[in-house]
Amino acid sequence: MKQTMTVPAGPDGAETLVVVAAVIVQEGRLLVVSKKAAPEVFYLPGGKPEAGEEPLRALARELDEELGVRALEPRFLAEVEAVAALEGVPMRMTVFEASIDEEPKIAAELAQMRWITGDEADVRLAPAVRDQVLPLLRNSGLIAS
Ligand SMILES: Nc1nc2c([nH]c(=O)n2[C@H]2C[C@H](O)[C@@H](COP(=O)(O)OP(=O)(O)OP(=O)(O)O)O2)c(=O)[nH]1
Repeated sequence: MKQTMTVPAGPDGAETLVVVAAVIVQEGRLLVVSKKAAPEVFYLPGGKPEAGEEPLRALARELDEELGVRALEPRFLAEVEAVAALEGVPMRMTVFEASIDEEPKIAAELAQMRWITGDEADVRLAPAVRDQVLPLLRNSGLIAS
């Protein structure tokens, strides 16, 4: 089984999932994806670093695997804590802002890709994106509020 990173269990015994993800905005819209495992739940492209893998290295691997793109000049944006959308356990997600120079194309493990403003009625977002990432992007003017 692939080894990923978690941080030690807290008092409630739940391990925290470690995730890295990318905010990619073009023309005021945020790129979000969904996986075949849960095609109706959208979140930032990214995933779990493998054991010992640096965050930016993991981000590059995930963006290549999921979308066939390279992140240009990734910059740390935020660290957010929320309940992981798929596993339902505590999650700590390091978010980098980046641009891409190619057209993203979804790979086999993904179900859908959308460029969103966050106002779409038909897009169900992961809690971390809905409650933390989108408000941050709106506050900083990256996405219109
Ligand atoms: N990539 C990403 N994952 C998120 C976000 N919000 C959120 O709750 N998650 C959750 C969804 C999953 O529970 C977990 C990431 O799992 P994943 O399935 O995308 O990771 P992975 O690509 O490494 O996949 P695998 O090794 O489990 O196959 O974090 C987000 O914005 N981006």
